[in-house]
Amino acid sequence: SVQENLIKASHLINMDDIVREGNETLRTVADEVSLPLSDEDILLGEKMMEFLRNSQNPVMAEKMQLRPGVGLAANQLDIAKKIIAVLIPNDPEIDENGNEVAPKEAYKMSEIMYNAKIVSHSVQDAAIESGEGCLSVDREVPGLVIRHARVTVEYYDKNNEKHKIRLKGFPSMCVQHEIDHTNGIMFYDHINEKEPWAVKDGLLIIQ
Ligand SMILES: O=CN(O)C[C@@H](CC1CCCC1)C(=O)N1NCCC[C@H]1C(=O)Nc1ccccn1
Ligand code: NI
Repeated sequence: SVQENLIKASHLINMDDIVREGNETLRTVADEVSLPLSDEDILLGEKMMEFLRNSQNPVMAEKMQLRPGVGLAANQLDIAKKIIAVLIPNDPEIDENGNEVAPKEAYKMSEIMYNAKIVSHSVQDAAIESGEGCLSVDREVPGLVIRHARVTVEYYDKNNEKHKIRLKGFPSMCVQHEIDHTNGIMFYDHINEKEPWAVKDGLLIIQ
């Protein structure tokens, strides 16, 4: 099966494993994974996180020709399961001489989430100032991707522990992008076709 091949110890997920627009799994509502998690679902989550790490490592990204990613959903691997991985780097700090130094914490968010769902959200909407892209979309789709500014998300981690977290800012946008994938929704479904860059009153713009 697709999953068996992806979780082989020797396999590193690469761009060839990521399905593109037109593949019906991108428009499929994925199944919840059964608990307690199977070994193969735990391994798949770990491989997805490994892909994100490699994609953010200049040496590995160049060697493997990876597009940098901060999130990945199993639907993008042609697997209709509610498994997502999120790896959001912290920005480097600037020292007194204006030099970039590594941040104390490398990542703002690093999580493999099983059966993630939004259980509540703000009335206020938000959008990333520059719009969004997607590793499964080989074209630019300009416009503000209108999302909830803040969300409360319930999910299970790889140890079968249940979590309920509140997110805002870029992490909120990222997790919504990934949960959307598990529900067959693409980022451009949230762009206003007539006025892609229209800023409605109250919209929070995220840099
Ligand atoms: O479903 C998951 N995907 O499709 C990968 C996407 C997920 C993000 C899109 C917007 C929110 C989540 C992804 O990571 N990208 N989209 C295409 C190429 C660039 C890359 C990206 O935004 N990188 C990035 C952003 C900020 C800081 C560092 N790197
Ligand atoms: Ni995507």
